Amino acid sequence: MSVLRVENLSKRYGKKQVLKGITCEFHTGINALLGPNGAGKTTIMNCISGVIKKSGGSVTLDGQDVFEMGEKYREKLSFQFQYQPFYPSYTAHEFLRFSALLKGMPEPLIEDEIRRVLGLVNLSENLDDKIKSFSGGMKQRLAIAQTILNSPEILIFDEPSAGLDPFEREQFKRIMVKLKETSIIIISTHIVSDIDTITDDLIILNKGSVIANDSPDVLFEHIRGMVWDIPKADIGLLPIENIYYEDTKSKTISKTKPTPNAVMSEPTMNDLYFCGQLDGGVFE
Ligand SMILES: Nc1ncnc2c1ncn2[C@@H]1O[C@H](COP(=O)(O)OP(=O)(O)OP(=O)(O)O)[C@@H](O)[C@H]1O
Repeated sequence: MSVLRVENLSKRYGKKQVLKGITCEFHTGINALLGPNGAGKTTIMNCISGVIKKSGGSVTLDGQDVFEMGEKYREKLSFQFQYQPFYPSYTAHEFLRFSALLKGMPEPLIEDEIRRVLGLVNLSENLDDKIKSFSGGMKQRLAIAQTILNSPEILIFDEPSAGLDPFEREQFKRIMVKLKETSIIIISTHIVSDIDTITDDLIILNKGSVIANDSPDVLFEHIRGMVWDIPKADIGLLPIENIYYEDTKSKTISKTKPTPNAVMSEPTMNDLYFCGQLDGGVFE
């Protein structure tokens, strides 16, 4: 099992401190970076992959500084950007062939690998179609195919489900589950349902800091006994900002029974996300 370790990572833009000493680990398996807009997810991934320069801290892969590893590290890593650029006049085949050559894949393996990844994202029939004819969801799936081409050891996805319909989201999850045995997969999202059933580890972020980093089961233990379903009759008894919604339920987090008819509830991934956005250190 490999470990990508981030220690005391900081990033500043002028006077603005965007990452405030991030320490966390990404293991072989699925690691979800979960946080609201602006929490710092993209910035962490950009720093890890060397797209932008960190202001401080270190990133190591199995104990080796990744920036000292240079080319060796870059060969192991593949990054799907939030807004993936394409050459619109290329076909899917031409685009993936170009990507495979850039990744340094041996020629005899390229054609089979292109067909394999296109099959995984259900684009086999579009092999020779120009990218400019693709829908947003098809482009997103092509970006996923490009990222997993040549089965890299470290796979980074920045909000990969944007533009995917519910069926394609499920398909994406199935692909991730297949790859997680051999790769460190990092997925950033603010949509809990993208990762709730598949993630091995969570890194919950808020305002440039890590609020929690552990397996969902360990984190559930931290908040067990604090999650409450609030019946309709009691909703008016709580400040509106303390309530969040899951399916048909209204919920709140509280160390004590918050309203007379509140019912204690089993923690879910949604509850973890909400706890990550509260002031007051629920996970400590
Ligand atoms: N080039 C930049 N210059 C100044 N501030 C920046 C720059 N890039 C990002 N930021 C700021 O850094 C913070 C974190 O942004 P980042 O994109 O990492 O968040 P995020 O969690 O990925 O958000 P989202 O879910 O919206 O993609 C935000 O406050 C953002 O405005």
